[in-house]
Amino acid sequence: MAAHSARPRLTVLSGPSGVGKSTVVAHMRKEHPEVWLSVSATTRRPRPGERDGVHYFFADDGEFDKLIANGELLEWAEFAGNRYGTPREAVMDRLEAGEPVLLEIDLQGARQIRESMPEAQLVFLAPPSWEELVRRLTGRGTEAPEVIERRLEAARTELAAESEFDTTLVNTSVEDVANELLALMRVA
Ligand SMILES: Nc1ncnc2c1ncn2[C@@H]1O[C@H](COP(=O)(O)OP(=O)(O)OP(=O)(O)O)[C@@H](O)[C@H]1O
Ligand SMILES: Nc1nc2c(ncn2[C@@H]2O[C@H](COP(=O)(O)O)[C@@H](O)[C@H]2O)c(=O)[nH]1
Repeated sequence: MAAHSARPRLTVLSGPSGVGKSTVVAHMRKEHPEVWLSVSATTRRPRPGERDGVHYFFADDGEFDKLIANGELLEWAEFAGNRYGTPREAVMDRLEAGEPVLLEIDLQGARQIRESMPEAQLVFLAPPSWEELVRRLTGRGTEAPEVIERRLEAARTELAAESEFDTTLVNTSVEDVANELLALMRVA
């Protein structure tokens, strides 16, 4: 991790599906739009309201294969039946400009970033309880029951890997966690 006094250049936010990563990041960026969040590529179908190039770059399998083959992804992973990856160039451009960069990615991606960019700061977002995680994921209403099952199965693995991260934040209050994340990124 970066030295304590320096601003971490790259921050990775991970945690089980439904814990509230996107909610926390959206809250944080409302107050601090200068925080740059990488837009991932994915083979997942858009949810209602999701826009290409804003929430994700939506790709079919062939397009995603090409991104991998051309080395255009900094990391990528298969998660609950879909592939997700971080476009390399945009992240590198921001880092070269000295701007803080935030990635919101799964455990497999966080592990790849740990390998390739050991100076990155890895933050784990944890739920207040397993029951609350299930409630949030189910209550979001965006996934079919079998997809929720796959995501909860992945969540058990992700929760067991918490100790691999530099810091854990428990998402009880969105506002508190957003402020804690800003402080970790040394933006606020
Ligand atoms: N602190 C909180 N208290 C109560 N509900 C919350 C809190 N944070 C997020 N939620 C709710 O939990 C649900 C899941 O949140 P969100 O979509 O942000 O999770 P996520 O971690 O980004 O999920 P995924 O990894 O699947 O994209 C949403 O309905 C959101 O409104
Ligand atoms: N390894 C990566 N994981 C990513 C990336 N972008 C998002 N994600 C993670 O996927 C799951 C599911 O996301 P959802 O939008 O379908 O709910 C979640 O944990 C995301 O953080 C990425 O580029 N690489």
